[in-house]
Amino acid sequence: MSIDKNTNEGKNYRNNVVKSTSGTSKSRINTGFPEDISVLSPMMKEYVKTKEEYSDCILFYRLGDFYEMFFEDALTASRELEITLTGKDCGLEERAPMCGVPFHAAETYINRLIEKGYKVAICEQVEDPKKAKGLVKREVVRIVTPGTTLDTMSLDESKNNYLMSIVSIGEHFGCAIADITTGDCFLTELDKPQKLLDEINKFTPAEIICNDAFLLSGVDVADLKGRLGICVFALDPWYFDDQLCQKTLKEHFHVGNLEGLGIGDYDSGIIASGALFLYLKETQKTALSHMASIRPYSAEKYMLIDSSSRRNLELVETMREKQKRGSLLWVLDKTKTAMGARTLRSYVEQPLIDAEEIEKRLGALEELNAKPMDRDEIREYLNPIYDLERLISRISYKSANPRDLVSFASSLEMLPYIKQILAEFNSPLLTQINEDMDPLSDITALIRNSIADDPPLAQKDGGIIREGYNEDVDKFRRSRTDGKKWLSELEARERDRTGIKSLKIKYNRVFGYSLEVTNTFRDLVPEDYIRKQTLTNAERYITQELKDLEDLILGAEDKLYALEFELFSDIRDQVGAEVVRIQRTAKAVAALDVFASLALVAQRNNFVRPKINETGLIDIRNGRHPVVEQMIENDMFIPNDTYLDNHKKRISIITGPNMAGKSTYMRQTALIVLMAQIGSFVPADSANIGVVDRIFTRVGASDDLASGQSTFMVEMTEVANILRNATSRSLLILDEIGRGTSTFDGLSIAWAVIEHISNTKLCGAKTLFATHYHELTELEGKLSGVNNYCIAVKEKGDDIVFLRKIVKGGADKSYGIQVAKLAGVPDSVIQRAKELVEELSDADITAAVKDLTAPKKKQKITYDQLDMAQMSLFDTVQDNDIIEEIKNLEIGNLTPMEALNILYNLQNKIKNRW
Ligand SMILES: Nc1ncnc2c1ncn2[C@@H]1O[C@H](COP(=O)(O)OP(=O)(O)OP(=O)(O)O)[C@@H](O)[C@H]1O
Repeated sequence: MSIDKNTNEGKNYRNNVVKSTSGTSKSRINTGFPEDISVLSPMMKEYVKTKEEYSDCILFYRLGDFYEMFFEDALTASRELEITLTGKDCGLEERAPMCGVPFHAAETYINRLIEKGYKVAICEQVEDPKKAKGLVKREVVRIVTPGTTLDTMSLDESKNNYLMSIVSIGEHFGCAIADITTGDCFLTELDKPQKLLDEINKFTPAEIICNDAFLLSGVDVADLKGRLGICVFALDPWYFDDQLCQKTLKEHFHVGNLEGLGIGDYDSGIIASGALFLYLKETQKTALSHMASIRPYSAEKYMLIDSSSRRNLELVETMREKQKRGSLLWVLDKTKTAMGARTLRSYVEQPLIDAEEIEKRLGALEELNAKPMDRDEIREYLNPIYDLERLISRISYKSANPRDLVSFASSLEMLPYIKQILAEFNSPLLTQINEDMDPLSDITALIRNSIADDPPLAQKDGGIIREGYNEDVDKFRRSRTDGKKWLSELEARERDRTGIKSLKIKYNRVFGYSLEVTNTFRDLVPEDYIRKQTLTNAERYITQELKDLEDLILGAEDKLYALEFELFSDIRDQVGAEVVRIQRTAKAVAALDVFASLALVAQRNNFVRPKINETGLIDIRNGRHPVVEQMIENDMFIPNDTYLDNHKKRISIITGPNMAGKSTYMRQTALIVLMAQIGSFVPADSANIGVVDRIFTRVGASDDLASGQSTFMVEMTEVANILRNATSRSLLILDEIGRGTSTFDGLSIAWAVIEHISNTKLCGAKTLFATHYHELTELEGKLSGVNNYCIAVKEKGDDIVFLRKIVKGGADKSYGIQVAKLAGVPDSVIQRAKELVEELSDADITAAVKDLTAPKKKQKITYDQLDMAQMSLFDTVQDNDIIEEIKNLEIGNLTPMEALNILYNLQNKIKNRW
């Protein structure tokens, strides 16, 4: 299903709620309904009415042990799910198309449909109070969409399943994000499409609901679907009505005003949140009591990592295989609980920028590693703890079964032990965790006293309630067991009376209890036996006495099961009422799990606690790549130093042959900085890390053929984004900028980029720049802050040996042909390449380099052109501050490259103001 179709259907979503339903006959045609529904059977009439109300959903219509789909839905479902299509006689001459899925397997089928972008409305049988007892009607009990699925089988427990609501108002975006499986909910506001995109990339929601304006805001919606698999539904405008949104939030959170929730200042954020809750109420049809709080969230509190850098650094999954193994998270995640895994993932995706907060996390790790026995004991107690967050959500949804409650209690029973150990810890975060961790002993006691130790899975099968909890339950149970005794007494008596040795009392769901007589003894059957059922080898009978006994026994059983279910529901509601305490405790457990995991990983891998500074110094001694070192056997990873500061060592130009380890080295630096800001120890002998506000990377070729962009276009788009957004507090990792085009253009672009970055007025970010353009080493000494490094190799005859060690100075050769030889390129080709390299003079390149650094007056034409560019910029601009900047630009005093850079930046600035 395409985005357009989704969004168009989304617009009509539940249009009957607010709009007039003038489209009734249209929707009949759309869904393949007959024009005249009066000819339909009563059940089909009921179906058609429901379908009209939920016209944008596939309707799963409960009939007995199946969910059935009809008409257009049946055609879609049979096509998408590859299930058999049959026909249903519904009072028409023609049969209506129909298909169905078994009730017990429905979750899987629903999930497959929503993965493809459909919404599914689940229509269940419910008792109709207006009709006679036992008669049912059907109603839609829930709508399932990608962001609202509760399917435990398909959801990744180590990842949040977010629903994101976006409202685009003028230049601004209001944004609310919720995970209904955990109750997590927060809101924010953003002022640029790029910032919004960064947040979408960070949280990768399963579903976005939005207003129409968002679709026109410049965000590439098709790309969100194609690249990130996000379903986007545009909702009717009424969802975003300011007053309605405020009212919805006040009602949901039971507050008189929104200031009380701490979100009063967020105008568009409130609208996005209001729309989100309206949507949830429409689809979930439950009180959502587990969504007990909403918090403001500020992207500025975290390190900004754009989407391509997230991919390049392989933070939570690898670039190619899209799997966790091989990512940073894979190294760091030794958590014991699902909550801990989700929290760690969010830490990795959102490194901190507040030095004090980072130190607090590092302090917690340090203390845990100072007491390794306690740390490991804590991890033992964490091990059996279930996903409390998702359990409490299921309790609120009333979908938790008796076994879930027992698991819940056994999880809570671990808490006092953990608290006891934590009481001995002093670091601020661990103390805080201990305070937040409520042992919840009252809830454990409630569950343990009421629910049996090993209750059945099905809630209506009895055996849920513990002996001694409720007098009536015990009484019904006794009469049931006594009843069994009465039955066997009756059986023995009848055997004696009739002389039928094989006589047995049997039970069957339809016919109840009966006396079974095999055909051999049929002649001995007495007159007072009434025949009930004929089997192949036997007959079944009933007597008045057996009938009376059956009424007594089955009556007790029915009453017992009903009472047990009632009591269980009540206990589940009592647990659900404690949602706030439980969620706070779950958060504390998750954080503790993360710290214990990070501490253990640090100890096992010889990581060290980094020093954190705010002066901008990055000084890493013997740093290692956290992931590559795991992949290389026998501790063969060669460590390297990194030194960057805000003064003379801002930009490192790194040369060296292919395969030498340039990319590994640069990524390792970025990852060490990032790990430190997560609050993790780092793979190095020592590290002093100046907090960075953003990490940008441009690494390797990441073709984006799907979006129709060439490799070079993707590269330049990323470079443009980096240059526009990097600050003097950022860290840039630039790998072979310009290699995707001709040598001249590539070298010139790389050169200009370094000039731009080294200019502290324009950028000034700390940068690692790997390149095969040896000409760039000319820049050392000419541009402030630029230093050359290379990765050492040793020549051994015709071959090279990689030393993997970074040393001061530039490499003089590229050794491309030697690396090609190593890779197994045929000897004849290697030989020919050697000849060619000798023949090809690199004079052109050298001349070009000379041109770029040549005295300015020799380039008169260029200066004329630059003057014209300055004038034309001046003519287009309206902002006074930019006018001043253009006026003050003394082009004659700059190199052409510098002048071009400044004009380019001014042009961008003007564009951004538009
Ligand atoms: N410090 C190191 N110690 C041990 N092995 C290393 C080290 N650095 C890199 N390697 C190994 O060398 C391989 C090549 O490294 P890398 O991709 O970083 O080289 P490169 O110089 O960027 O190459 P190219 O210029 O072709 O992109 C890595 O896959 C890794 O296995």
